[in-house]
Amino acid sequence: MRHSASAAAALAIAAAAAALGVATRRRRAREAAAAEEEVLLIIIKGLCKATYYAVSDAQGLRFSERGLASVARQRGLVAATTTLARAKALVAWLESRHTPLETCAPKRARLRHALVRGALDGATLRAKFDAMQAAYAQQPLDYGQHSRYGNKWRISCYLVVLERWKPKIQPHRPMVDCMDDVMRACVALFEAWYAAHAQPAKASVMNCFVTRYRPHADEDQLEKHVDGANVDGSVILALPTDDPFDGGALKVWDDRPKREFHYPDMRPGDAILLDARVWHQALPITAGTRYAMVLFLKLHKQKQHDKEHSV
Ligand SMILES: O=C(O)CCC(=O)C(=O)O
Ligand SMILES: [Fe+2]
Repeated sequence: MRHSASAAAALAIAAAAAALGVATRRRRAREAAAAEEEVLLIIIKGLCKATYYAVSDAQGLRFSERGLASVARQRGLVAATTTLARAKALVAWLESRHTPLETCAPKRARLRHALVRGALDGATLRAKFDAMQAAYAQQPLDYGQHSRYGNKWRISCYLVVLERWKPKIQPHRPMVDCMDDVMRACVALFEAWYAAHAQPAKASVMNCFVTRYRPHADEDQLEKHVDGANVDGSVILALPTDDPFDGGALKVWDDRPKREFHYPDMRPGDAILLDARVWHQALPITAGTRYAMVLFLKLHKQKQHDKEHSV
């Protein structure tokens, strides 16, 4: 009797634990979906203001489910039935049509880059600025004279280094401590964009660094380049400065036929997302100091990633 009572109690505990496990998994899935929706809304805001107003709630911070459902219906995106699925379908639809003038005019080719305004909170980045500046150390690197950076690159400070550069660079611990959360937010942003723009994939960081441009020879710009044959995607995040700069626009070559896109007015928290091998350039600054965080990403397509991580 005592035995079966304790067995029943054990079963009840196991059932409660399992229910708790299911509840925790559900809560995590809901939180992950909410975080992804938040990023998708920011991307929609960058792609088309009119659509953003139609699909966001009164505060402009979340989707209005009714607004989103109605816009999705108008656009013929009827296969998607959840907020997240509708949001992804809408980003893909807008990307297939958007022009840099935000006119939402029909477009044939899908762009392979995106500017996401306010991707990260500018005020949070500004609050980190002093710590980031104190953490910054020049880590000179010889990439070889034929590389995009040449053999005189000495204006970056590294958070992640996978490539076997010589001399070997180690991540600079103070910069990692200060900016790791910003780097992770950039990864999440890229994954959300890529899922909407191409396919779901997990991204891992191959290299990540903060670059400080100053108006001197070899420190003021980065010439036209692609980020490397094995880089699947990149993020360039505009950071604050205490020394406002002139110049430093980002130029991207994209579309078919090729067009030049000019981004002269990036504010802290704005990000450019690049698909693999999209040509781009950081134009020279002529005064002040410009900081940017750059990530080179490896993508693990969802199926492959699930396989790798299943036990
Ligand atoms: O700093 C920038 O704006 C661009 C940087 C970049 O493209 C790179 O470091 O590969
Ligand atoms: Fe680059």
